[in-house]
Amino acid sequence: MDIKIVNGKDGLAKEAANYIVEHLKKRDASVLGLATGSTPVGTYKELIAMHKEGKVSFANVHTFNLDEYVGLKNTDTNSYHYYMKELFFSHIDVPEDQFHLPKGTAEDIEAECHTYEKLIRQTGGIDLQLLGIGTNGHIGFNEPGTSFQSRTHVVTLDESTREANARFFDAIEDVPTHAITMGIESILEAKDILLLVAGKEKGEALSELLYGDVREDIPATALRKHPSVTVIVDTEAYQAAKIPGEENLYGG
Ligand SMILES: O=P(O)(O)OC[C@H]1O[C@](O)(CO)[C@@H](O)[C@@H]1O
Repeated sequence: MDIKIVNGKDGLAKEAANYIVEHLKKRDASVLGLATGSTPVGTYKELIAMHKEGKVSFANVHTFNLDEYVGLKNTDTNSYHYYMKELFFSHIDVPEDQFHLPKGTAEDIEAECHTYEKLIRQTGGIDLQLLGIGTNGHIGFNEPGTSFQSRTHVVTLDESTREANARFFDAIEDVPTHAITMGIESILEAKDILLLVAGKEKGEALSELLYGDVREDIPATALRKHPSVTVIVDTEAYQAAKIPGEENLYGG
């Protein structure tokens, strides 16, 4: 696992965007796995700026997002479809039929999970997967206890996740109880993984990822089984991550 420590949100956004652009430069076409949440927002902004400066094109890129809430229409401002269009896709040159998210309003949600997996395989599999991490160590919406063998599936969201995401909704009751997410095994099939970690509230999850036992209770620890993971972490998160059994060097 390659760890890069950066200063602040801007440092993280620049480092991550450069990493993604370098990756895209090496190929004629690429399949990106994308994430939502607040952490990658700056990275998308930076990629848009680089695109506008002519430094990167997404015309030959296919994208697959990790997850989507069940029950929210694509036009709902809290859906991840809306997030991705508003914050990224509508500002770049990726063709409409080349970006994909699971359909949270599909009539048959189980069938949708299979279809999504199939589409990823047919497109050649994910080359680079961008990830964030939940305070409880979730990746995608794979909550603690999710099997490391899981494929794209429907999950019941943890109360802690609903509370963490309530900031985007009018009230916690509006936060959906379920989501579709790529599974841990689906995520680990990506050739390369880029994980972004920002803020002191992620310190504990980061500590588990770096030093804890690999276990299903902390989904992100599955990443230690992958041969090519890069973690870009801001100093706040890094300083908040305790080494188990040792005093925190930074006094947190
Ligand atoms: O970047 P944030 O907003 O802290 O979210 C962390 C993680 O939580 C999720 O938004 C799901 O709750 C993931 O998609 C994301 O990686």
